Amino acid sequence: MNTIQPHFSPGDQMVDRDLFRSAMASVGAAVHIVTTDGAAGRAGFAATAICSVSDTPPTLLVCLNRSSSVYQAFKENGVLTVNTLTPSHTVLSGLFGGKTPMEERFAAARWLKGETGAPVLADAAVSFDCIIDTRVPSGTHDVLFCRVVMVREGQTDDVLAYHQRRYHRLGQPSLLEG
Ligand SMILES: NC(=O)c1ccc[n+]([C@@H]2O[C@H](COP(=O)([O-])OP(=O)(O)OC[C@H]3O[C@@H](n4cnc5c(N)ncnc54)[C@H](O)[C@@H]3O)[C@@H](O)[C@H]2O)c1
Ligand SMILES: Cc1cc2c(cc1C)N(C[C@H](O)[C@H](O)[C@H](O)COP(=O)(O)O)c1[nH]c(=O)[nH]c(=O)c1N2
Repeated sequence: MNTIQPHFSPGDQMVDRDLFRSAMASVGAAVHIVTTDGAAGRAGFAATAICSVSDTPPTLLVCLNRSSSVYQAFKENGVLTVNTLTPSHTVLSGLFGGKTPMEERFAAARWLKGETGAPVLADAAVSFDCIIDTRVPSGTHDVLFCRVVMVREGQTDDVLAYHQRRYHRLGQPSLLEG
C-alpha cells in the first residue's frame, strides 16, 4: 500500500488568514442560497463554497461556518436545498449574506416546497433538493456531503457569480465561440 507523506507538518508556518482570503477572492464562484426547513425551523444563507462531488449517486457538498446563526437549523433538520441564483438576485444574496432577520430574508422572494420540505426559490437558475448524508468538520466549517433527491431547472442560463468581492453575470457569450 502506498503511503503518501504529507508535504506539511502541523508545525509548519500556516498561510496568513487575510492572505488566504485575498487569494480566494480571485477564485470566483457561482452564488447560491442554501435553505432548510423542518423541526428546527426555516433558515437560509448565501453560499459560494459549494461543488459537485459525484454523479453516482448524485452528491454535492456545502461548506457551512459553525458560527453562523443558521448552523443549528441545518444540523437538526438534516435536509437542504441549494438554490443557484441568477443575476437578478444580487439584493437577495445580500439579505441572505448575514445579519438580516430570517423572516426578512424569506419575505423578499417566492418559495416552493421541495421533496425534503426545504424552500425552493421559484425563480432560481437551478435548485438541488438534498438529504445531508455526511458532515465532516474542517477548521471553522462543517463540510456537508448531500445526496441530491430532486433537481428543478429554471428558465434562464445566466447565473450570478462572485469574484473579487463583486457580483458578475456568468453566462453568454462563451469564450470558445467564434
Ligand atoms: N466559505 C465561506 O464561509 C465564505 C465564502 C465566501 C464569503 N464568505 C463571507 O462573506 C463575506 C463577504 O466575503 P468577500 O468575498 O466579500 O470578502 P472576504 O475578503 O471576506 O472573503 C474573500 C474570500 O475568502 C474566502 N473566505 C472568506 N471568509 C471565509 C471563511 N470564513 N471561511 C472560508 N473561506 C472564506 C471566500 O472564498 C471569499 O470569497 C465575508 O464575511 C466572508 O467571510 C464566507
Ligand atoms: C457572496 C457570499 C458567499 C458566502 C457567504 C456570504 C456571501 C455574501 N457566506 C456567509 C453567510 O452567508 C453568512 O455568514 C450567513 O448568512 C450567516 O449569517 P448570520 O450568522 O445568519 O448573520 C458563506 N457562509 C458559509 O458558511 N459558507 C459559504 O460558502 C458562504 N459563502
